[in-house]
Amino acid sequence: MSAVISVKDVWKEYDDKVVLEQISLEIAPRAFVALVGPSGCGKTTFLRMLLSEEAPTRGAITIGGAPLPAEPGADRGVVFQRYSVFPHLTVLGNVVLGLEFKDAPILGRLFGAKRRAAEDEARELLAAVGLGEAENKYPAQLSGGMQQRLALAQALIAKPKVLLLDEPFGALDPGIRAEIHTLMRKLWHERPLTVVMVTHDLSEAFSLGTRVIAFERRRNEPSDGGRYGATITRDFEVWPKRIAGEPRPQKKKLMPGRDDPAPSGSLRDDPAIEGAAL
Ligand SMILES: Nc1ncnc2c1ncn2[C@@H]1O[C@H](COP(=O)(O)OP(=O)(O)OP(=O)(O)O)[C@@H](O)[C@H]1O
Repeated sequence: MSAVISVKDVWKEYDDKVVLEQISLEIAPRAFVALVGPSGCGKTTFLRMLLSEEAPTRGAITIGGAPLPAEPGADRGVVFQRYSVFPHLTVLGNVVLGLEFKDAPILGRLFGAKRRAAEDEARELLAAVGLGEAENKYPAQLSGGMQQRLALAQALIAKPKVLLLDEPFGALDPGIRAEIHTLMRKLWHERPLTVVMVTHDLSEAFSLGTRVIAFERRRNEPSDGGRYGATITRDFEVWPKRIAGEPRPQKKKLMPGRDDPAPSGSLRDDPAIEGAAL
């Protein structure tokens, strides 16, 4: 199956500072890619390139075989750790807005029957994310977990092919985070979505991701003066699980010779992938 997202030898530099170098990556349809790495290694920058908020300095990114559009669009939804939703709009208004951006990009408003249809669709999605009772509330009246449920609904209403998540659950308490993980898994199972999620949490990465990718700098000395960017140093297939009796696939070691600590954290709690090859 051809990749949804194809990244070919991408570099990103700001002035003379190299942030990312030689990033090549093929992401299969329906993959849930978790992107991990030390703070400042360029994870968000990479996500912003997938969103078309930043352009690569060198290299090419294609989506569905075509060059990435120059502007963010309805084909790619995004949720950030905070501030993904509009505080002055109700819960329902925030989700309808996702459709308005898609269907009325110039006016940014839908009217009459189209608006009513958009509201019905938004209500259905709000029910699916557990916010069926909250449509008239404003974001400030919601807990952090509810706000992120709303942000997911807002991102998903336009039926994006690709969902980009930048530490979407990083600010939530552990209990709330576990609940929203369950929701995230459900949303991803039910929709034809390819997900790329940046996270600091390895256990979250291996619990949700079908594939976990690590970015790291090859060299990171102050004296290097920003001449080395981060690149992909680990690429773990978490799922589909290995079929009993088949040889364990080799881990892709992109930087042989380095220390290679096993990742901590549990695998997805889906029994179907118990025993996934790490
Ligand atoms: N617009 C910009 N101009 C100059 N430098 C930038 C710009 N955006 C990001 N950077 C630099 O790129 C580097 C990578 O930043 P980025 O936010 O992508 O890292 P990150 O891995 O997401 O970090 P964190 O995990 O802390 O969120 C940082 O050194 C940052 O200062």
